Amino acid sequence: MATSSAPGKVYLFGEHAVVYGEPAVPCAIERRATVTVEKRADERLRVRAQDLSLEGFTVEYDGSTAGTPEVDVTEDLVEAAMGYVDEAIAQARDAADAPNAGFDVHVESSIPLGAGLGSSAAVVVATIDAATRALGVELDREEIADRAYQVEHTVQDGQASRADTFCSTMGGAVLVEGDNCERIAAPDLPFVVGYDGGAGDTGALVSGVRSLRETYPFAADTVESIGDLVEQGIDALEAEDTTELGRLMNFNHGLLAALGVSSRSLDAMVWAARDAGAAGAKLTGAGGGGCIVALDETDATETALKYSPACAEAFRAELDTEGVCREQ
Ligand SMILES: Nc1ncnc2c1ncn2[C@@H]1O[C@H](COP(=O)(O)OP(=O)(O)OP(=O)(O)O)[C@@H](O)[C@H]1O
Ligand SMILES: C[C@@](O)(CCO)CC(=O)[O-]
Ligand SMILES: [Mg+2]
Repeated sequence: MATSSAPGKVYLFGEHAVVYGEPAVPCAIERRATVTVEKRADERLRVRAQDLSLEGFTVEYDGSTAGTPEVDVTEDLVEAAMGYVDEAIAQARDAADAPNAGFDVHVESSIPLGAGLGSSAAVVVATIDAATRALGVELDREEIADRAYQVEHTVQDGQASRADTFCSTMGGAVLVEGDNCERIAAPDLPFVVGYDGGAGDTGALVSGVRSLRETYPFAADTVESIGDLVEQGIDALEAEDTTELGRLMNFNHGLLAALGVSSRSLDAMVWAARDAGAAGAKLTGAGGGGCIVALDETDATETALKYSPACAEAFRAELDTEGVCREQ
């Protein structure tokens, strides 16, 4: 049996534009998915995922009947929910050269789903690490990150960057530009997250930006402008200049809104944070609904968000510096 955990993330800068090769800076946060994997004597895969919004369920099936899990919700829902775990297990079987290995998988997570905090990447990274170790193989972090990216790329129909999976594997602040990913030095930033209780459809939002970019020159320019702003953000990060970082986050949110990926509740939370004195605030991740991230050393933003009707949950998020962890 092996247990691994991996963190979620916020984007300080650069989501969406990163899909077109512009630089982005995701930062791992101390909210984790923890996955326990036990090898089975047979070839079946049994997944217990208690924190899914489908009220938690258990699926059990073998590879040959993957389309017919034994559950009482519709197949579509299960497939959508289980795609990441399924593909992560396929990567682990491949890495350990054990194509028929069966597993009991138990997923626990404190990262809200589909909300821009990288829950899918955290689950995938932790599952690959735990499942390979359950088969007696220890992968290095580069391989975990690469295999986790392959999973997101497959499940999201080719629409994924390496950002979430690399960041979840390595921890810390990360600079992603195309296929190049590296950890960068960052001060301990005072992140505050506001969550509207909803979710966005990452695939649909990425497709929306893609078609906007192909149809309207302003949208292509906006994507490039996000890239320029990220370059300035990297300088501000090096200078540990929180005021400038906040200003650039505000610009980044405006540009994301121009690309159509904000929402009424995301905008309302961003303004609640700014009004409370945050250095800056922006949506994080794919948008459409889910989370914003703000910078504030004081408690004012968290308190203001908690009183904002648009916000279901607000919390302080510490920068995670560990990345994937072997718990057992
Ligand atoms: N606790 C969990 N148990 C099992 N699967 C999970 C869990 N958390 C997330 N997932 C998988 O990840 C999917 C959500 O991933 P999605 O990429 O849409 O959002 P996200 O990763 O939370 O946000 P973003 O990619 O915008 O940062 C879920 O539908 C499910 O398949
Ligand atoms: C919208 C996007 O840039 C971030 C989602 O967390 C998509 C991706 O990078 O895969
Ligand atoms: Mg995701």
